[in-house]
Amino acid sequence: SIKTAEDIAGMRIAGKLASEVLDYITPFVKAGVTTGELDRLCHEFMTNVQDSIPAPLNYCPPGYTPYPKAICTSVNDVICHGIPGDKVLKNGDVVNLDITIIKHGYHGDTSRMFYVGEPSIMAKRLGDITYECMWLGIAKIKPGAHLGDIGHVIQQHAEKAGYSVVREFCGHGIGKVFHEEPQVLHYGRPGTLERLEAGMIFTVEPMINAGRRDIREMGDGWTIKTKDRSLSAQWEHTVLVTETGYEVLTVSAGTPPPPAFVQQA
Ligand SMILES: CCc1ccsc1-c1ccc(O)c(O)c1
Ligand SMILES: [Mn+2]
Ligand SMILES: [Mn+2]
Ligand SMILES: [Mn+2]
Repeated sequence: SIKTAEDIAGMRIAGKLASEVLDYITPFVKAGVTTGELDRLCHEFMTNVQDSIPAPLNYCPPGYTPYPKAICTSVNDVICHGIPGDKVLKNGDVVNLDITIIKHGYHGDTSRMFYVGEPSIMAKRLGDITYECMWLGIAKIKPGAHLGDIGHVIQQHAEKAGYSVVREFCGHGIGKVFHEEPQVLHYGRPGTLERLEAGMIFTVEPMINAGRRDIREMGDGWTIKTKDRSLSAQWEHTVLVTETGYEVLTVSAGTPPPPAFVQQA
């Protein structure tokens, strides 16, 4: 849907709040903490400090069972939808924390990679290339561009690095609804699919595997892992299409800066 000025104002607030949850949780992501503790900390912050609502809690797309926690914690070979629990983070683990909050009916959806202690060179490189993939995709956003331009630039950057792009999950339109049109694929051909228009809001959230692109669903009905058990990384921003280009909405004091290649507007 093309957002009104009121929608955009609401989405700026929701995006900032979602980003501030990631700022808040950053110092807690250390060896010895459990993913369940990170979930509890984020949930309490949303409820008691932000007066926001965790969108994942009891979220239930058709065919799923209700998601039981407030955030997603995806460690190492988990691609996405990792459920917080008793898993104790240890030195060398890489973990994506994915936050979606609802404020005044609007959704803010963002995720970052966190490195517990010292990551391996391989893990850090995968995280960095994935961050570049997200930003290369974002940098393509302007009225008249095509969704295929976003997917193509992400896919070529990942595959040039020897990595693969997960196909089964994609970015999505977002607003008063968590997931709406359009689907934002992280692979594709330039000049194809829907043309972008000012007022569109969607996420760019590439999942990149160090090994092959194949996925495996775990028995808990949610967790997705790489079939070959290679590492997987993901970064996510919620982005508004503006008259002149784009505006990242999921920004706050602690948001990492874009890579150097992103022209500072
Ligand atoms: C728990 C959230 C959830 C459940 C089924 S898909 C999904 C999810 C998780 C992270 C996301 O960024 C997203 O857009 C959807
Ligand atoms: Mn992972
Ligand atoms: Mn997300
Ligand atoms: Mn999302």
